[in-house]
Parts: sequence; C-alpha cells; structure tokens
Amino acid sequence: MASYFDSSRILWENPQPQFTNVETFRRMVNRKRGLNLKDYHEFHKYSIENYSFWEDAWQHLRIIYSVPPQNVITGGPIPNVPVWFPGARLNYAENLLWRNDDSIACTAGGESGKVTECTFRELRLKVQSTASAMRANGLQIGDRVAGMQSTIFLENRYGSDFASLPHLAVVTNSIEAVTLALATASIGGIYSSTATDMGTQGILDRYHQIQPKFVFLETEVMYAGKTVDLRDKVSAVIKGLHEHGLKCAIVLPSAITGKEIEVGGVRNTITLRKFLASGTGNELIFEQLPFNHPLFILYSSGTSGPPKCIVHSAGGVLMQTIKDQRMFFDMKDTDTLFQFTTTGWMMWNFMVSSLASGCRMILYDGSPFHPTLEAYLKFINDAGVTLWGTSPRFLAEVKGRKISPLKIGSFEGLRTLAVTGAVVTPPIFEWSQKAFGGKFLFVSTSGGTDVCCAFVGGVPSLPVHVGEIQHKALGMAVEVFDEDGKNIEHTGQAGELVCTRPHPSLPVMLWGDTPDGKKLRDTYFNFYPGIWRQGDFMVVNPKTKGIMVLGRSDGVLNPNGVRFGSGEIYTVMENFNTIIEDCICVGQCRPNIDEHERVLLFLKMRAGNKFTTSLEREIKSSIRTALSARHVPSYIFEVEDIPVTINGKKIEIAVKQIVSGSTLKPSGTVANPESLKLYFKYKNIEEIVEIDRVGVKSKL
Ligand SMILES: CC(=O)CC(=O)O
Repeated sequence: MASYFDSSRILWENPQPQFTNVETFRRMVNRKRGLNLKDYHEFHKYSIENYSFWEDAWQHLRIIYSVPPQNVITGGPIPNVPVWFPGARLNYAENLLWRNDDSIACTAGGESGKVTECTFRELRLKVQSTASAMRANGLQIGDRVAGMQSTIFLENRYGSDFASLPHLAVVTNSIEAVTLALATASIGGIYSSTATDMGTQGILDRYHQIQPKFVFLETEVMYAGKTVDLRDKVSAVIKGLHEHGLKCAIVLPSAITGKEIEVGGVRNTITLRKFLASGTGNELIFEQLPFNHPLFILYSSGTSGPPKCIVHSAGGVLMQTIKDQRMFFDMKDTDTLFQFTTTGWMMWNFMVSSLASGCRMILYDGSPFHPTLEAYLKFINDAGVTLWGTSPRFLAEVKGRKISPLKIGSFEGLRTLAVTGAVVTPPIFEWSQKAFGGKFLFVSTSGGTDVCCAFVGGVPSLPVHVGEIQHKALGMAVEVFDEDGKNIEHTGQAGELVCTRPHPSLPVMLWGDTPDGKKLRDTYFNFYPGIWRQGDFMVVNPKTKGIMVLGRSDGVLNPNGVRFGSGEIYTVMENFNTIIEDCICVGQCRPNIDEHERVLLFLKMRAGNKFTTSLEREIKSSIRTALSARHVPSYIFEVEDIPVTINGKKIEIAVKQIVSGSTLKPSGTVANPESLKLYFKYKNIEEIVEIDRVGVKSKL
C-alpha cells in the first residue's frame, strides 16, 4: 500500500522564524523556567507534560483578570473534566474590549457591496447599551431557569437566576451579532447562536433543549442575490419556544434595508429598538466570574441523532482561541482577519476572540458566489486581509472553476491562509500556495465544536510540507490510537485521534446532563476509558511529525480488512475537479446481507460534463495507482447532489446509514435534505448494478 506521506515536499518556509509569536513564547518559557527548549518539538513536549505550561500561557497571552488563580488545575464534579484556574476572576468580554480606541474593530460586508465599520470605542458603546437593556429586562423578569442548575453556576452574583440565562440569536454574521455575544458575556450570560439558514426544526431541536428566556431573531436577509423573508420562520420559532418558557423575543430590523419589520401574531415580541430603549444607560460592568463559568453553547452536528448542546467556559474559550490564533496564524494587533463563517459554526465563536488581540475582524454575510466568486475574492484583496480563514471546499471550487486569483488582486498583504472544516488534500495545498502568490503560511487545522479550538494546526516557525498539518497544538496531548487503545503514532499507520490529557476548553457540561456528567463521559470518554476520543481518523508522518486528518472515524472505510479514510479518495478525486463538482465516498455493509463492506463513490458532475465508462475507468485506475487496488471503490455512481451540512461538510455518516439500509430522518442541520432521498435506492444495489450491467443506467 502506498505510504500516506509520499513526498514530504516543503511547500513554504518562513524567512524570519525568530520573529513569530510562537518563538517569542518559547523564549519566554525558557527564561521564566530556566529551561533550554530548543525548538517547537521540545516546546510542545514541555507543554503536554507540565500543567505549568497553562500558567505560562496565561501570562504570555496577557489574560485580563481581577483575581489571580490559586492553582492551575483541580478536580471537579465531572470525572475527567477538571476545574481550571480555581479562584481566578475574569470576564471574557473585558478581555476582548480592552482596546477602547478609534481603530477599526469590525468591518461588515456582504453581497450587496455595502460596507459598515465600527471602531473599538463604538463597539464598546454598543455592548454597553445592549448589556444595559439585557440587565433591565432580565432583572425585571427575574426569571429562574428551571432544571439548569449545575455546579458550574456556583459563585455568581445573581445566584443561578439571571446570569445563567442563555441568550439566543438567529442572526447573520454582523456587528449586531458580535455585540449581542459580548453584551451577554459581560453580564455572565450564556450566548448561543445559529445561522439564519438553519431550518425552523433545526433551530427548535437545539433551543427546545436549552429553553432560552431571550431570543434575538433576524427578520429579513439577503442570500445569493435574493431577499429571504424570515417572518414565517421567526413566528414559528417564537411560538415553539413559548411552549418552552421563552419570555421575550427581540426582532432585529431588516439586515438589507435597516427598516423595522413587523412580525405579527406572536406575543411577547418587541423590536430591537424598543428593547435597547429599555436600557438604563448605566456604565458597562464586566462581571468577574470563575474561569469555568459558561460562555457559549455550541451544538454537535445532529446528523445522526439530536444535536448535543455543548457548554463551553469563558476562560477555556478565551485561552484556547487566542492561543491558536497567535500561535497558528501568528496574529498581531496590526492584522486584519477574515474568517468565512456563519454564526452557526464554531469558527464564528473562534473568530470573535480575535478582538482580544486588538486586530480588525471582517464580518461577511452572504454567498461567496454572489454576485460572482471573482467579486468575493476582490473584496478579500481590497479589504487588505492579512489572515484569511476559509474551507478546503471553497478553495477546491476556485480551482475547479479555473479562476486565477492573481488576475483579480495581488493578495500582497496575505500572511496566513488557514483552512479547516474538512480534509485538505495535497493538491489543494499546492494549488492554493501558488494561486495566491506564494508568500504566506498555509495553515491546515483540525479541532471541533466539542472543544471550540484546534487539536492540530500551524507552526509559523516550521516549514509546511505538502498535505500535512504542521504539528499538534501547544498543550494538546494528541495521540493516534488503534482500536485496542495502543498508541500507533510511530508506525505511520492511521488511527483514532485521541487527547490523553485535559486542557482548558473541554466542555464544562452537556446541557441537560446529570451533575456527574454521564452523557458527556459516555460521548467522549467511554470508547477508551478516561481518554478523550475525538472521532477523527488521523496519521502522523514519523519523519516530519506532520499530520493528516483523513476524515471522521465513524466514516472510516474498511473493505477487505483495510482501514482508510475517505479523505484519501478525495485527494485523488481532486485531480478531476474541473469536471466533477463534488463527491462522497462511503462504506456499505447491510446487516444480514453483506459479509464485507464495499466502498461506494458518488459523483456530482459539473454542468456540461458527463459521467462515462471511460471516466469511471480513469478514476479507478488513478485510485489504484495513487493508493492501492484495495482502495478502489466497488462502484462509482453519478448523483444529482451531495448532502452537506449547513457548514458545508459532507454528511458521510447519513449516506452510509442510508445505503446500508437504515431509515434515517434528515435533521435540521442538512443544508440540502432532499439530496438524501437520492441515496435510498442504493440499499438495493444488486438491482442497480444489474441494470447497469445491461447498460440502461439512464433509467435510474
Ligand atoms: C477547527 C475545526 O476543526 C472546525 C470544525 O470542526 O469544523
């Protein structure tokens, strides 16, 4: 079988590694601790062997606090989930709003071409007035939050009443969304958002579980050039939440015109303007709260069961996100970050933390393909973006459409191009580096909603090798386990991504869980007792220590006893991406029918291209040459659509279940739920292959 790492070719090397944040941090630790950690490899080893590393990180990241911690880590109510920095008092929003000056904090843009800017001073004022209205309303309502008490809410000034109320938002990626999140955080509330393209059921599946008292909703947005009237969805969500204890819904004005829009027929609904007018105008107070105090609720994808409500702590999110931004991307206060995301992906929460580094953040709402992909790239170039976060799927699309970014702009200022969310194939590494001018760090990262940070990512002081994530993140004890829980990292074989030591952004709880966190432990710590299993399939290059994440481990393909990730097939398929728009590769193993798993590859052709037997032969031969005969899919089929989540991730697990005979109800997270129907017929594959053999496939 071909090795995962055929070339280990260097894609890029930093001409001045000594000036990177990560090197400054390493030198600081050496000085402070009297150590001689020579390079990143030694630094990483130190960081996972000594909890004092997190004390160093606290200092280096310049965490703002009012009471220092007594200790770094201590036991908590949930086994395997420690309490970090006991005794410390701090506030997430205060850490993000320290820069109270006239530099631009946020630039908001979108398809219409309209750009709005907001300085740090203005942002702080917005947060002040929103927090004041939230306090006024919360204290008037004086609500209790039934069934949500947990040890993590201890020691908050309001008991477990006001400060633990979740404030929810179905909002666009806008200055208003950032303001709502920070205002909530300033008073110790919990913020949770979804994007406006989430279906009503998807929103209710999440929010029913956490029973919000406030919900903020957009009424009208623009997507792909079309005005989307959200009033029906808004009414349905508010009505649905009223049954679950909602006290007040606040509707935002149109995101297109700024005009107020009436949402009739639902009680306890007010406009944002009226809500803000109810504030007292008091000064902004940043409640000083424990490190583990809850900040955000994020949701698991919900593609194979109800979404889990993952509660993240203020201190954990703060430390981990700014550590990743400063270490991986080399973020400085002179940077402009553009992370393409909606408010429903953890990358939104990740992005917001960049304010703590004092840099400018670009908030883009809308489709990157409207009015044209070229216009979107021009926006990024013209905005002077220095750190750009996007998805491999987006880059594959630019490549597949044969667009030359350098004909659109020079992308001169770009220092870091960061990708996450899916497997990044070696051809995408090489194409991207060249296509955007070559003078930047190409960072591939992998982490997840479950930890609101990354396990593995970039190291600006080290070379980037084609196809490889550079290293494990500082403080993250990532290892590769086989099915029996044996570390197989040194063998260069793929296995489960596990994290063998705790870190500050472990979820503090799953909402609705028992006080001893049974559901949380069953989800993450049961497969390998006491060890975090992320559910990703990864391999480490023994030579470079670079990493490949090959896909989700529940989607691992296992024909004839060979285990491999779908990402390996996608890498080969990248060579066909000018004619094939997208593909999905899954295993099929029907209970009581199939003895072995077979691999099925589904292709969505680009408009104007045909799936022919010669293309099928060519694909099979490429996979055989690049990987091995055992990797060649048993069957390749053309389909009209590939199911993806609203965050653009291929939904392999649902397709695998469908073709293996399960009756699956699409969840609200599927962006194109109709597409799942296209796969049901493949559970009777004999009929299809039979038909195919006699050459009347078109009937299908
Ligand atoms: C950092 C990430 O890995 C993001 C994701 O899970 O989509």
